[in-house]
Amino acid sequence: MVSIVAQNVSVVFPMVGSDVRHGMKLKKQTERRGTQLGGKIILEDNRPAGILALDRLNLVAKPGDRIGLFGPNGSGKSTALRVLGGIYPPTAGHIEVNGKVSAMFSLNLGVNQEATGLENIELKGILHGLRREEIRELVPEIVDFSELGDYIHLPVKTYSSGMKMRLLFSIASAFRPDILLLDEWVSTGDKRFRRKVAQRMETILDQTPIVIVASHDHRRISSWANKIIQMKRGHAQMLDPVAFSEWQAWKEWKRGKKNRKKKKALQDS
Ligand SMILES: Nc1ncnc2c1ncn2[C@@H]1O[C@H](COP(=O)(O)OP(=O)(O)OP(=O)(O)O)[C@@H](O)[C@H]1O
Repeated sequence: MVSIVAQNVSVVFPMVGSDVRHGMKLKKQTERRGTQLGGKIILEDNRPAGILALDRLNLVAKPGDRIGLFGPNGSGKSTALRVLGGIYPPTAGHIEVNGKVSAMFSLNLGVNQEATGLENIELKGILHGLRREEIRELVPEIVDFSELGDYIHLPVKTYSSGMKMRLLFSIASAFRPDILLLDEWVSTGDKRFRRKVAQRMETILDQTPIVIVASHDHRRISSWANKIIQMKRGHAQMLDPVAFSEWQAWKEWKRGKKNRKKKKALQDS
């Protein structure tokens, strides 16, 4: 059965060389401002030695799970996705993955700028663990979806950034994974292409057994996810989706109330 199980998974980014010098300044600022952003800074002999980006993540994902990772900047969402996708090794803990994983972010990874669009399709396919015949079968669909026409035969370095994203999205979305990891909802290209992307993403989100999305968009997370993980300073907490929606609605109402009060005070003055 398709699944991901993470047990006490932590990720520490060590600070070395000049990082440590800059880290000293950062620590002083952090203390002064009392900010709660980012993973905990690990100190050794009062010197910053690393950042605890992910702190003992426990997760069990099964088919049908739609998991939303939510939290402020630096809370560990991207790190969690990258460690689950095998991009970062865990510093501690254990991850067991059953199924083909597609991390639909860092799409530039593994792209050869000198190679043509077609050659990059093959390169990416190999990186995804597909056989050459499987890749060849997907080529027409990828080329057609990208609408790159004759540019598919030119080196990728000649593409505009939008053209490159068209190619990379067309490739990434053609490989049908068992487990899909997304860092924010994908949207790329010009207006017409964005509509195509949205339609394709809807199908993929429907058909993929396990999907994990990190996002700041609490409304979308509320309406889509059946499991919600709130990240805070590297620490993950499972939230009840109904309680999450109510909490977000209350926060919005409070923000609205504050704004209305400000507006009234301005009108009265
Ligand atoms: N390559 C890196 N080297 C050192 N520290 C890193 C690195 N990547 C992330 N961090 C640190 O790890 C912590 C978690 O970062 P991460 O990118 O996972 O957060 P995030 O929740 O995805 O943030 P955002 O919403 O801003 O994208 C932060 O404190 C960040 O400073």
